[in-house]
Amino acid sequence: MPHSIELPILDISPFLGTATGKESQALHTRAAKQLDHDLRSYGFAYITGFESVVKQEELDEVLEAARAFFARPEDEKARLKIRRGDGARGWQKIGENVTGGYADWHEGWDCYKPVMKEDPSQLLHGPNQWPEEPAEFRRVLEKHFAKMEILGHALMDATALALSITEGSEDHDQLKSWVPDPFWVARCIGYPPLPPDAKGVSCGAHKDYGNWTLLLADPTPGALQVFLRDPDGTNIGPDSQKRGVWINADPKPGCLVVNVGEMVEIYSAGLYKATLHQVVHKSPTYRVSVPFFFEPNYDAAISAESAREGRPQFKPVKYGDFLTAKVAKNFAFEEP
Ligand SMILES: O=C(O)CCC(=O)C(=O)O
Ligand SMILES: [Fe+2]
Repeated sequence: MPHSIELPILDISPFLGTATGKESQALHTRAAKQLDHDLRSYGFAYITGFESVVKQEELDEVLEAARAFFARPEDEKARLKIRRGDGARGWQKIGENVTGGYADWHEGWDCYKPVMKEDPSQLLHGPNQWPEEPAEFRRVLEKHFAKMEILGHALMDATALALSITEGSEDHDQLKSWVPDPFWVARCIGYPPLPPDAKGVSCGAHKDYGNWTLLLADPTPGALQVFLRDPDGTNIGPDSQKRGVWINADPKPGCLVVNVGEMVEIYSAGLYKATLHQVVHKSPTYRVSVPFFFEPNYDAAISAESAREGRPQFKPVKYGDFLTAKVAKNFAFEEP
């Protein structure tokens, strides 16, 4: 039974350049302090204050487009099936996505930042597979991804400030050098109700891979759950799943749910956790969500900021290699 603790709400408008001068400075500092606290305690938050970038009507339009796509006939969606080779872009029917060895009870359409030189024989380097129907799908989703990229950059600025990394320092340059050309990922996910006899859940417990995830979900409550290792935010041990509680991260009007991924966890050497989360959608509606994963450049070298270097469990990684290894494990391909 999920616990009644709620995720904190963070106003990100100070990082979107809408305030000026001293007022902006003070707001930045306040928001950064709050973020520092929230990321140490939860690794998750709601964000609000992004209307200058994206409006509620636009978010609603994205969810409608995703829902309309999933309502298309199965054989039409199957033409967009993720292909061997690229192994990542396109549609997966229910059960093809695997988390922790169990099939997830959802269907999904996955899209990645387009690459300059497409090579469908190489993992993650094929073309995105856009549906022809619904007709507005591509326009609505591409506009959304561009807006989420803006919010992703703002969250990176907020991360630097939360860690007290000053602009112009080597650490700041390092963090910024990860994201001039972020290899973002986006998914549209459709969740039918979880059958009572399912072995897995709607989306099994996992951590996200990259920098920041920005989650847009329809208003269905009681589906997304976040694992809080210690309800009062203290004494959080690395990867202890034994202590802690699952809390609901239900959608809130005017907010997006955001969380840090493993790259920010490495950068902060574990100060900010990539937190386990899962989806258990049992209510009778068809739930739709559209997470946008704001990731580093494909070839970014990720390591801990200088003050935290050398903690053994946070070894440097090449983001592309890290992602490739993760993606290769995700899919249960049918033999042709
Ligand atoms: O659908 C959701 O609410 C979350 C999905 C998720 O965690 C993911 O795709 O990584
Ligand atoms: Fe996730």
